[in-house]
Amino acid sequence: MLIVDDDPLISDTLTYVLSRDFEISAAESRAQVKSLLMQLDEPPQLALVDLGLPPQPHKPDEGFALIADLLGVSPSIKILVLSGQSDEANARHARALGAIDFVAKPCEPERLKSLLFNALMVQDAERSAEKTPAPAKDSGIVGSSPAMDKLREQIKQYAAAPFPVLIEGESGSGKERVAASLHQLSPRSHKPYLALNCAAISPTLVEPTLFGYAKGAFTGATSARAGYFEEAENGTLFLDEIGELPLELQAKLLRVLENGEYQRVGETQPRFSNARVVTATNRDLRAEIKAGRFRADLYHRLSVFSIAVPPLREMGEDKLVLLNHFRDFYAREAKSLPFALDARAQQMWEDYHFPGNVRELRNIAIRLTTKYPGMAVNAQQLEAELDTDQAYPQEIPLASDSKALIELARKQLQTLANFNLDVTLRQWEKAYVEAALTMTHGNLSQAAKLLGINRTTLYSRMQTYGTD
Ligand SMILES: Nc1ncnc2c1ncn2[C@@H]1O[C@H](COP(=O)(O)OP(=O)(O)OP(=O)(O)O)[C@@H](O)[C@H]1O
Repeated sequence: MLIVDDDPLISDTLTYVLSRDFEISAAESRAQVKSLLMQLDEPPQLALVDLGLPPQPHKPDEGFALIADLLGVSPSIKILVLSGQSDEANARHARALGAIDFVAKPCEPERLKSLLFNALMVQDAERSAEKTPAPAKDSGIVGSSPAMDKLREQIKQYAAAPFPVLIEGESGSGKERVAASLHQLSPRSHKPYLALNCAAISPTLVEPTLFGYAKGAFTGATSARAGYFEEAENGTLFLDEIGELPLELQAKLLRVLENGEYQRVGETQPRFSNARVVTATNRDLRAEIKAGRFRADLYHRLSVFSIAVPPLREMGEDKLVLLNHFRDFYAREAKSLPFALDARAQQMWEDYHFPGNVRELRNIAIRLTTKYPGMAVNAQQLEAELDTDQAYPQEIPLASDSKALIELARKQLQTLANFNLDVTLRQWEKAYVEAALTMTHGNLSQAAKLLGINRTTLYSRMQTYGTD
C-alpha cells in the first residue's frame, strides 16, 4: 500500500503501525508518487493519502489531483483520505472524486486496519466479479434509461466492425466498461483483449510496451519481447487516457492505424497488426489539438466511431437502478442484508448530481452496506455520504423564474440536512452586497444603484454583515 503525507511524523507513525500487515511505500508529494509508481512492478492496491501536499500544503488541490492520478493509473485502487477536523468538506469532495472514504486524524490503529482490510475484501470481490464471464450478448452495462439504451445500441452496432472506436466521457462514467463490452460483443471475443493505460507508465516505456523491443535495444533489454500490438493478435487493444500519449508516439500509432505496420524498438523489419484499437479519454481532445498536444490526423483515425458515455446525472431513473444493483452485489459479498433508503433519502438520491459518476455511486453503496446492513437509511445519514457543498454550482435560476426557484429550493431542502431559512437568506443578501461592492471598488452610491436599494439601506446592511 501507498502512504502519502508530507508530515514525516504522520507518515512514519502510519508506516510503523501498518507495516506488520501491509507492504508500505511512502511518498510526500504528487511528484514523488509519480516516480514511485514508475518503479513499482504493479500499482499498489491501497492508498492512504493526505490532501494538503506540497507545493500547496494548505490547500486540498494537490490531494484532489493525486486521487485522479492514482485512479488513472489503477482504476481498482482503493484510496482512503486522511482528514483533519476542519477538513470534512474537502474530504467529502475527495470521495466524490473516487476515494472510498475518509479517516479522521488521529485514527485508532485498529480502526484504520479494519477499514483497510475491508477495502481489500471489497476489491477482491470486484475483481472476481470482473473475471466471471458475462453471459454472451450481455454488455454488462446496468441501466434502462434512454441514455443507457442508446449506449448499448451503439456498442452493439460498433462491436462487429474492425474500425477504431473513441470513447469519451467524464471520469468514473464507465468508459472502461464500454471498451470491455465492445470486445465481448464482437466476433473477436475469443481473441485476446489487452488494456494499457497511457497515463500509467513512463513516456519512455510506452513505445517498447506497445510495440515490443529487440534484445539489447536499450539498457535492461536483456531479451527480445513482443509488445501489446503483437500480443493482441487479432483481438482488441484498449488504450485508456489516450490524451496522454506523447506526440512522437502519436505518429507511430497513426502509422499502425493506417496500414497496420509497426516496428519493435531496435529493429528495422516491419511487422503487421490486425488488432482493433479502442481508445478512451476524459480530456477534450479537440481542445488538445488546438493546443498542439494532440495530432488532428490521429484524432480523425481514432474516432471513426465515437461513443459519448453520459454522466450519471443525466441518467435519470438509472441512479436508482444502479444503486440497487451495487447494493445487492456488495450485500451478497459481505453476506449481509441490503440497506434500504427511506422515502426522503430516495428523493435525495434522485436529486444528487454525482460528480464522480458511477464510481462515486458504487463507493457510496459500499459504505452504506458496511454502516447500515439490513437497515433503513434516512436522509440525514445519506447526506453524510454526499458531496453536497458542491451540489448547486451552476444551477441558480433567475429570480423572476419562480418555478425554477421553487425547484431549486425543493432540492436544497431535500439535500441539506440542517437547512435554516433565515441563515440562507442572510447569506444570499451578504453575497449580493459583497459582489456589488467589489464590482464598484467600494463606491457605495454605485453599489446601491446596482443593488436597486438606496445608499442608507446599503450602509445599514453592511454594518449588519460587517462588510467594509
Ligand atoms: N452502466 C454501468 N453498469 C454497471 N457498472 C458500471 C456502469 N458504468 C460504470 N460502471 C462501473 O463503475 C466503475 C467505474 O467505471 P470505469 O472504470 O469504467 O470508468 P471510466 O470512465 O473508465 O473512469 P476513468 O476515466 O477514471 O478511467 C467500474 O467499476 C464500472 O464497472
